[in-house]
This record gives sequence, structure tokens and C-alpha cells, in this order.
Amino acid sequence: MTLSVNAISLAARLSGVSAALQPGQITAICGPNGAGKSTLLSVLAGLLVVDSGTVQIGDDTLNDLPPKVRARRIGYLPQNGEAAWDVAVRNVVALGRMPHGDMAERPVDAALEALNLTALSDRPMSRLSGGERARTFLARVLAGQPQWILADEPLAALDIAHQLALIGHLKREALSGTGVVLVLHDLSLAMNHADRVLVLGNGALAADGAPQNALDTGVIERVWGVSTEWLGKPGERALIARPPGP
Ligand SMILES: Nc1ncnc2c1ncn2[C@@H]1O[C@H](COP(=O)(O)OP(=O)(O)OP(=O)(O)O)[C@@H](O)[C@H]1O
Repeated sequence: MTLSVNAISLAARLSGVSAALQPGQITAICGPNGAGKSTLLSVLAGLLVVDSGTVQIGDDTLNDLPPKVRARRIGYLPQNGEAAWDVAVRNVVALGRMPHGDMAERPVDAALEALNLTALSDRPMSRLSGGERARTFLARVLAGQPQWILADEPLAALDIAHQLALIGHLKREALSGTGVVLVLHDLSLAMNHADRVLVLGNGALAADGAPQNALDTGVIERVWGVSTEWLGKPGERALIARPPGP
């Protein structure tokens, strides 16, 4: 079922944004600092209420759903998550089962495995690196087996090998029908791995479409104010930014 926003506005943060996101795809949300990416993701997760416009999942208005039902449908990973208590990795990941009210071990084991955390599952959170912590929080989302995975900069703290492994995993999730929405600053990752890109500028939608269109150098110049060039072949593109002239 689609996850859609229709003409949503929120104070000075979002203005008239409409988009119907499709399951089975990776949608990237890109844009400069302060453009409204995290705000939009929080709205899509039902955590922020808009001033006007509607947010729907399938035919349901998102905020009409009981919180537990919403949490079973949408798994949300905030930017810079923190663990409230210093518990073991496995216990944090198992919290992902809370919306289901069960302690099913298989999805927890699968999420640990997917994020390469099995060997660390008994390790307390305080004894992890930043990237290992980030992977643990994402594993918690995966353990909930949501219909939608919304993640704010999930790749930022990861090394290149773990980035690729995680993207591979999210692609498999999308192939099995899960909707995946990622806030990404790295435009090359968005270009190479997203099916669709929403570009936000100053709280409004500046582009929406296939990555090669939405992240065209003209859009980047207009929205980020930077002159760029894409190098490489499709699927392996790298973005070169030209420093401003003297
Ligand atoms: N709780 C809040 N109350 C009011 N304004 C906020 C709040 N949080 C963020 N903002 C403002 O809303 C705008 C959008 O913020 P948001 O965090 O969505 O941007 P972003 O695109 O995710 O930025 P970044 O790339 O820096 O993470 C910014 O101008 C920010 O200052």
C-alpha cells in the first residue's frame, strides 16, 4: 500500500509537499541542510502532525491508526539514535518486536545476521563503535518486519563495506515488497541505489523522479547552489563538485 502526503505544510518547515510513495521501491529524500528532510520523514512516520494537508497509508489516514498498528506498519530510524539503557545489542534489537507484543526470536536473529551483528549480540551498547551502534538501531527496525522502513541517514556512520551490505539488504527488502525511504546526503548513493528521489529545497519539493532526472546537475545547481559533474557509468556514478571560482 502506498504511503502518501498530500499538500502538507508545517509552520516554516514544509510547504505544500505532495508525493505518493510506492512499496517495493527505495525512495531517497535529498536536499541541503535544513531543507526539511527529517521533518518530512517524521511526518511520514506519524510522529509529527502537519498544520494542513493529509498523510495516508493505503486508504487510512495515518494519524487515525492506533499507535501499535502504525508501529507495525512503519519502522522509523531517527538520525543519531541513543539507547536509553546500557543493555546488550540483542535486547535493543528485540525491542523491535514491541508493536507485535511477542518475543519472536527468528526476526531478531535475522536482523542481527543482516546487519552483521550476531557476534556482538551480547555486547553492551556502551562498548560499541558508532557504526556498530547505528547498525544495532537499524536492526531493531528490521526486527519489527514493518511494511515501511523509514531511515534518517542510515548509512552516514558506516564504512564503505557495511554501506554496500546494508544497501544490498534494503534492496532485498524492497524486492520482497517493503517500502524503503531513506534520507541521504550522499547524492552518489542516492543516484546509484534509489529507484526514486525526492529533492527538497526550503521545505518544498524541488524535484521528484528517477535519480538521473531528480539529481540532474541542473537541479543540484539550483537547489544546492553547487556546480557538479556526474562521472562513471549508470549504477556506478560519482559526483564531482567544482569549487566556486575566485
Ligand atoms: N523542533 C523543531 N521546531 C521548529 N523548527 C524546527 C524543529 N526542528 C527543525 N526545525 C527547522 O525546520 C527546518 C527543517 O529541519 P529538518 O531537520 O527537517 O532539515 P533537514 O533537511 O533534515 O536538515 P539536515 O540535513 O541539516 O539534517 C530547519 O529550518 C530547522 O531549523
